[in-house]
Amino acid sequence: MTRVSGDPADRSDERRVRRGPFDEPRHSAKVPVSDAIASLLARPDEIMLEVGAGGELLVARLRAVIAGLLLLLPLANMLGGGTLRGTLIGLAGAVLVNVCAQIWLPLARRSRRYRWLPFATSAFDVTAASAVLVVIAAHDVPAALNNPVVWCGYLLAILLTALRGDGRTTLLAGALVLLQYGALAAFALVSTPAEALASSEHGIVTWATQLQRLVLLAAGTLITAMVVYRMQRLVEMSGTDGLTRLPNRTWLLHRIPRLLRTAREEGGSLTLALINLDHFKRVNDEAGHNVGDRVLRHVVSVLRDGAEPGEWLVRLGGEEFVLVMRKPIGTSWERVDALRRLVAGRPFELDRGADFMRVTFSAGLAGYPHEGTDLSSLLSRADQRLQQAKREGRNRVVARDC
Ligand SMILES: Nc1nc2c(ncn2[C@@H]2O[C@H](COP(=O)(O)OP(=O)(O)OP(=O)(O)O)[C@@H](O)[C@H]2O)c(=O)[nH]1
Repeated sequence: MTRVSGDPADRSDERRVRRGPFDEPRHSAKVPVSDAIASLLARPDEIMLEVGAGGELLVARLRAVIAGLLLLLPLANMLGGGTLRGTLIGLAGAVLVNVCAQIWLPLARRSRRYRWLPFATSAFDVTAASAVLVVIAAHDVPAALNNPVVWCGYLLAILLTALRGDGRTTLLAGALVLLQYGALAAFALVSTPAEALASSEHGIVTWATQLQRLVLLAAGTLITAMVVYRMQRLVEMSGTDGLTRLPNRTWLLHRIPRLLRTAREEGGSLTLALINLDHFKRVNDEAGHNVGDRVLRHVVSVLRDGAEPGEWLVRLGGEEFVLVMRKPIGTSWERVDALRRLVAGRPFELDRGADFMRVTFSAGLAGYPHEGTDLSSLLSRADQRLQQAKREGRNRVVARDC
């Protein structure tokens, strides 16, 4: 790393932000509502999808347990003096819910494979509650519409979507609840004679009480959506480097298996470049740690400018980065070498109008699948080549063993 005289064309790029493949994640504590809505409607990031897949399995197990418990309800109805017809209808419903719960369970074990699964199961949970309500309403409208248990079933269906960590499933479940319950309540209120809307046991069904229930269900949806949003932000932070706002090692560990799997299934190429700044210790020693931090942000900013779609830059730690490219190793070498020239050609401005500091990096490349089939073997091969680049004088990219 050397200091060079000031070049007016080479202004510091630290603050330049470009929307592209190395984009900064949203991190601010103050987030506009439009951003929160956009985030809830977007596909969650890789780590969140993994968390959501675990959540889907948890929901499937919970559903199987709850469905098992539902089998006790017809029994309780019979012991409590209920009619045989009512008991049999309840039993048929409980068996149906159990069968469905058993179908969802094995699918949930491979939920990353079925992208539609969280939406289908969320819709199923809501619709199952509505089906129970319809069956009860066919005999006793107040027992259905003033029933706290089934109404809580709706709330539970909405709350369970939080475990999936995907705002889209929460909004879908909330919208379905409002539609299904709203339609059922409106239909019952319009088509049922006034005397059948009152019951000594369950009270009177009115437009006002039903509207209150709908408002509470909408509030439950909003609160759950906010929980999901906060969860997504926390997970995003855990996968992001605080200094450069780049994805970090945790992000890479979660993302790389999927990238490798896609490359294997589609027969595509994938190359991993291990990038290490040259003589970075000297920057810290000579100009201080704060300047070192600014240099790191400057390099990342330049790399962001040079980024292309299908490339992911990750800060592995210290002054070491990984660039993952969906390209064969030869093309990747050209890309990384172009980035090397870009970084070397844009010196870091120490102080406005003062000296410029030339920053360079060395890199070693490894290609999937010929030189490694997992992150660790690819990183180890790339590191051998990085060390070779350092030995050969730095400021170079090595893609072959000498
Ligand atoms: N300012 C700053 N320095 C860091 C950070 N992380 C690691 N470092 C420093 O990076 C330096 C890395 O030094 P070395 O591993 O000796 O490597 P180098 O000086 O770049 O030498 P070569 O890699 O052989 O070219 C150390 O001084 C670390 O303290 C950081 O987040 N900020």
